[in-house]
Amino acid sequence: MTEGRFITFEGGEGVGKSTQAKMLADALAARGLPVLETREPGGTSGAEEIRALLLHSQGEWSARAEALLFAAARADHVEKVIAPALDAGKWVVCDRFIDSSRAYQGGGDTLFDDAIMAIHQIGSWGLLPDVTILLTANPAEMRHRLAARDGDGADRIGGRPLAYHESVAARFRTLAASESERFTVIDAAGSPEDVHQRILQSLAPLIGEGG
Ligand SMILES: Nc1ncnc2c1ncn2[C@@H]1O[C@H](COP(=O)(O)OP(=O)(O)OP(=O)(O)O)[C@@H](O)[C@H]1O
Ligand SMILES: Cc1cn([C@H]2C[C@H](O)[C@@H](COP(=O)(O)O)O2)c(=O)[nH]c1=O
Repeated sequence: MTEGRFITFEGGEGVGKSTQAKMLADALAARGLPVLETREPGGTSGAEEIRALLLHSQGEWSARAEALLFAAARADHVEKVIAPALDAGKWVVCDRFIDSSRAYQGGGDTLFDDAIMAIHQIGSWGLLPDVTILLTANPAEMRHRLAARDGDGADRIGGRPLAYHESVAARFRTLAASESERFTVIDAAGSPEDVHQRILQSLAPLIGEGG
């Protein structure tokens, strides 16, 4: 059996995570690797139900309660989908994972990051990706992309003020700097193919293509 690999995409709204996750999954499959492409929140029927609640209901939760809901969705996803796929030797490509909880629900203070990681330990055995690709772009510029994609239909979290999304972007950068052995920071500017080539280049050692 081949050894499974876990690759996650992170970043703010509209930076191209879904586009790039699909392009990477296709590129890995084209190399004959067994690939599972999935997303968070979601990936199981139960987690998709929690996604609908979190993103499309009128509910209001404290940051901690919101973090627990995301963690519950993740626990189901990890136990039923991600861990079995890794055990079976698959390359799991996931659009968002634990670092989204740290960046979005995390208040930026160490204690709360510790709390999110403690919840993750209980819910998902503290599973961390082998590689996390952080796509970076200016949140204000991304609003134009999202307006073209979604019109006025932003979800409950995507529709938060620009200042919130700027602080999320800053938290992602802080996480990437402090865990640089796991994170690869990729500039999301340029065409989807340009960004894809940057990602493939950064993953060349993992894929076994030198680089
Ligand atoms: N490099 C790119 N240049 C221009 N447009 C892009 C690029 N990558 C993706 N897009 C377009 O921008 C929009 C957002 O892309 P995508 O859905 O992949 O982003 P995302 O980060 O997954 O978004 P979200 O945070 O909402 O999940 C889509 O309409 C997509 O077709
Ligand atoms: C996993 C996760 C996600 N979020 C937020 C980030 C986005 O606003 C939505 C997901 O929507 P997308 O179109 O699939 O990117 O949920 C979060 O706040 N915390 C998390 O852990």
